Amino acid sequence: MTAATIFALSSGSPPAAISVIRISGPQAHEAGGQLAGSLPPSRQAGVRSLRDADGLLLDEALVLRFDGPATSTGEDTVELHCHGGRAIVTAVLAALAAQPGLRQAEPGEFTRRAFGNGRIDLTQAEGLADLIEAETETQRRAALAVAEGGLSRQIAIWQDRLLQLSAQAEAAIDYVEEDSVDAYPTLNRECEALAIELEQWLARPMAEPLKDGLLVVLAGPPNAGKSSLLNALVGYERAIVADIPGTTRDHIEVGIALDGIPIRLTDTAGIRNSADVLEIEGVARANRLVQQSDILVWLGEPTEAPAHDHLIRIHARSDLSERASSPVEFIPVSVRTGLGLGDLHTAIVEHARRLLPVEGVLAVNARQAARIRDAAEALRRASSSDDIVLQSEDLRSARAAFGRLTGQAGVEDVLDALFGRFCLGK
Ligand SMILES: Nc1nc2c(ncn2[C@@H]2O[C@H](COP(=O)(O)OP(=O)(O)OP(=O)(O)O)[C@@H](O)[C@H]2O)c(=O)[nH]1
Ligand SMILES: [K+]
Ligand SMILES: [Mg+2]
Repeated sequence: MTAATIFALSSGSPPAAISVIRISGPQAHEAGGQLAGSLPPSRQAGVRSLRDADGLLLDEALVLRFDGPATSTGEDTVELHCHGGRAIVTAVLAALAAQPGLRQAEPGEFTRRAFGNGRIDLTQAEGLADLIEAETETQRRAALAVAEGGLSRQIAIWQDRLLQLSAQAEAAIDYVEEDSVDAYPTLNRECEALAIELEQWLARPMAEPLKDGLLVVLAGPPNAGKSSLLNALVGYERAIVADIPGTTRDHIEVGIALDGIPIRLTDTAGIRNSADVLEIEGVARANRLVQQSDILVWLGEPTEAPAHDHLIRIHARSDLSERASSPVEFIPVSVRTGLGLGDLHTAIVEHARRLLPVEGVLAVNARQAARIRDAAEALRRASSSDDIVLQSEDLRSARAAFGRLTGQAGVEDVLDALFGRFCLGK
């Protein structure tokens, strides 16, 4: 494969203090040299005047050269750290485009080359995509752990164990005779042990709720103070508040971070029987959101709260009325006095922590989980079989599942979807 040499603005859109333009591919050094006159030694920076083909000065830039294959893409690369003006960036990109054999990179193409050249595996590429999209501190830490190869290393350990089991099975086939079925009595047990370990990983909270945010729904009867509470939690007047029951019709979702945890905080229509068509639809939506919610904050009668695994009952507008003691626990809250807002915050965070991956523990995403499940199922079959030929076939399937997990095999379909998530220049 002779790849085209690609280039793109890899930093944010100008104007900015500095703009970084990357060039990667077989002609990267030649192209960078044409622009800069000469390139500094590998992995060193040098100040150069960038000129177009007519010798016109474009910018004074800091130029870095990297020699493949030990680069981020696995190819020769050059980085141009220019002044971040719009016209400068446009002119430098145009001068690169004018060079034969060079073209603008597609979104994610640098990372795709890193994957194609074996610099990173598929899980690391997924981690990178998550890292770039990360908006909260917990998202950043979780994505970084995967991007820097945390999951890859764990998979390598599993692959190694699997390979040994496969080798045992293959060896047993060579010696198999009618009466020596139990030649490798430990094989079944070891297959089961690995299956159990994979199943334990699958039982842990997944990566998605951390990426997408937990759905926290405020629900209860009309005028309970749901919209006021949403506004208090997000810190501005997002929802309309009025002393008229039935004010909120459609639901309102606001993305916030509580202690670094991404939350989709959602206000809903007050739940009651109504003859109004619009209100009926609003209440139906509210009921659906109650069902879908990861955490339900209930503002109605504590004893009348819908059944929910992660339920927080509050007595809103607590400055107006005392609630008689209740057989179930609730938090008195008033947006007027601020009472209980801190306790509510704490309660939401406590529930969220139970729903999210444990800090510092690697979490797998749905795609990765599906492949790990394939491997675990194949290992389960192998563990309960006494036919060494079938066992070795199952172990081969498990290995294939791991191959798809890391992107070593059979993943063309997921590549386009994944690399399409990257921005231009990554
Ligand atoms: N005193 C006091 N009044 C509050 C408090 N919270 C809300 N209110 C008032 O209660 C009324 C209803 O508040 P909303 O936030 O609109 O209630 P809601 O549950 O969203 O109402 P619907 O959308 O109609 O279901 C408004 O007049 C608010 O100003 C509070 O903590 N203390
Ligand atoms: K209201
Ligand atoms: Mg409302």
